[in-house]
Amino acid sequence: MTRPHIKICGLKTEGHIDTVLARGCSEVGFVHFERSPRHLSIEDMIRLRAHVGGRALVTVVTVDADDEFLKRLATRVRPDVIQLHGSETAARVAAVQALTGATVMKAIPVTSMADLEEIERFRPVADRILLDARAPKTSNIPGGNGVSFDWGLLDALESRDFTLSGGINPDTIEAAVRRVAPRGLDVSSGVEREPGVKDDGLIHRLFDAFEAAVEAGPLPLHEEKRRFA
Ligand SMILES: O=C(O)c1ccccc1NCC(=O)[C@H](O)[C@H](O)COP(=O)(O)O
Repeated sequence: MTRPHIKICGLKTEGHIDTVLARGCSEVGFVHFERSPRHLSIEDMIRLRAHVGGRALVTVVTVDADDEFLKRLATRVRPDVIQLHGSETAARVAAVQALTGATVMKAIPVTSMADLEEIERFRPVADRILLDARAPKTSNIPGGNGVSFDWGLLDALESRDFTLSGGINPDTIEAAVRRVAPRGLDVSSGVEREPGVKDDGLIHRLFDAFEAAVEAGPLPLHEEKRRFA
């Protein structure tokens, strides 16, 4: 089993950035979406990006952003990765890549097998694919909702070349690592004490559970069925 890399998303403070990096996080995510409790301005992101200082990849999450904003983001914040978390088409993904020169990660909301067909649509144009739970109808933000989808659906995929997100927390990360075994894991509200407020204790619990799961290795099939059916 390859050790998945971890992205902690929705970080807003230097202190929490230092905590996750000290625990081996290799990608930090900043959210630019005004309705989100994790929203950061361009100025905030410039400051925090400087604080990261090359210790991890910096990803900025956007939702159906326009060209003018994306150009400003690329020149001023210079993120390594731009995450497209709206209803961007494959053509739009290619256009964002050409416009910004950044690595582009497309988020695909998953509820059913049919949604997994979207992977084939985006794979040729997106540098990375993130599979996330679809936002509940009661939520006004498309991500960071702390809900999972049925990870059993992913058994049908041949490739593990995706980042898994949605509802990963200190209690669910074992199944994410040992049952799904994706290339990357993305966590946001699972390490928050309230929406938009990260918690050092939860961050440590998450990484402790992650290390234990990696150490334990993949689950034998009979055990997998018994524990995570
Ligand atoms: O986190 C947000 O507030 C957010 C707002 C708008 C679009 C996307 C957003 N988050 C995207 C992420 O990459 C989250 O990490 C992902 O949805 C998982 O969230 P969670 O279930 O809370 O771990």
